Amino acid sequence: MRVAIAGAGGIGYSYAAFLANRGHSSVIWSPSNRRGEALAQGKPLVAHGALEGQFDVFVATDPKALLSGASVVILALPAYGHKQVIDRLLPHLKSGQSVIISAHLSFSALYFSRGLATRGLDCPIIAWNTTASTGRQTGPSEVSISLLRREVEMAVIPQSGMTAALDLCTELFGARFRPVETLLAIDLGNLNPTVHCGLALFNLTRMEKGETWVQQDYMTPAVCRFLEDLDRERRGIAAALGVECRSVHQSYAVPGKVEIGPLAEMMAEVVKIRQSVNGPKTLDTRYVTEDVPFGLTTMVRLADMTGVEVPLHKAAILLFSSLYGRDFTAENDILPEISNAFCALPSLAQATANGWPKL
Ligand SMILES: NC(=O)C1=CN([C@@H]2O[C@H](COP(=O)(O)OP(=O)(O)OC[C@H]3O[C@@H](n4cnc5c(N)ncnc54)[C@H](OP(=O)(O)O)[C@@H]3O)[C@@H](O)[C@H]2O)C=CC1
Ligand SMILES: CC(C)(CO)C(=O)C(=O)O
Repeated sequence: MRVAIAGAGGIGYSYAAFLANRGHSSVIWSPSNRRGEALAQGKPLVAHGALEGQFDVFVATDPKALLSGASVVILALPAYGHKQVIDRLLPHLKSGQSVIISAHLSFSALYFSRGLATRGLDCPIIAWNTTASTGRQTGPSEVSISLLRREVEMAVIPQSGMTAALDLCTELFGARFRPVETLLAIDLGNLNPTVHCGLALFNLTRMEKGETWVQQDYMTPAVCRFLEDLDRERRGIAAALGVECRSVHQSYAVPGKVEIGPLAEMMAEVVKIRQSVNGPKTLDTRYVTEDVPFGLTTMVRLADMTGVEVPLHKAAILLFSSLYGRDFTAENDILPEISNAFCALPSLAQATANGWPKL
């Protein structure tokens, strides 16, 4: 299958390798055209780590070329680029092409759905709570893949498209997908904002000074206690919305290897079986610039709608805004665009199930 990948970073490269390894052909697009040049010149993409090999990848220089002939387009870039990239893709999409957002955050699927409705297009939008693999771009034509995930949660709008969406994801990336009922569960089930909030907040000066640090080593007992408290708030929102969502503990559990227990004890086992990942070496990291405005801020929006108290989420946004000298709540450019869906819980439930109403 021909797969278009919007985003040429750690995940874009890692998916191009993953898909090629499974016999699909992928075409990648760097929105600024700053990346992918070596691949466009014919160099193979070299993958190391959980997947090893050299793979051919096509490179598109604009969204029209990216989407031409593709059955599916995957958004593989941080949420702060979603609005811009969705706006650039929309004019070139055709009904029947599927969209996958990985990882989904801040209801960008609803923003996409609003754009499709305006154009009168029917494209299923599949949202994943995380990524099928984890990776870092290590060179112009190199990617280091630390993990192929065992399980990824997925939802689709409209919900009626689940069987076809599950078949598509499985054909592309193998049997690793767990359907959940609604997009709400996907948004609440993205654990990056929770985990990265603790990691970035308590290692901020390491990042600021450009130190090299293995992030798993800094999931210390104190940081883990903070993460457990933050996670309790997230699950409180989910419970108020009647949405099932896994705890941070469940997300790190590995049958027979990492049993559910206090998070700090689990992390001590996780480091033994997972390839280590370095934490950010700069303040300019998506752990903050994506996860605070698009992750924590969205949680607070849902908490306010449901009347759930989330003091740690609110405090974290304030702390990061002060530390960075900018107002992170104002940086989310998706929620203001889809505010109609957030006027009441029934309209949010309706939009997340069926998509944006066509005019
Ligand atoms: N990497 C990982 O292991 C994991 C990643 N994720 C999530 O997956 C998503 C992708 O992550 P990853 O690939 O690592 O991120 P990267 O930072 O490596 O993504 C870089 C890509 O995003 C594009 N981009 C950045 N800013 C903008 C913008 N403002 N407008 C348009 N495009 C932009 C870049 O464009 P250009 O090419 O023009 O520079 C580049 O193509 C994120 O949401 C992340 O949180 C989740 C779990 C694990
Ligand atoms: C490294 C990892 C898997 C955990 O922080 C990640 O989620 C990311 O890079 O966003």
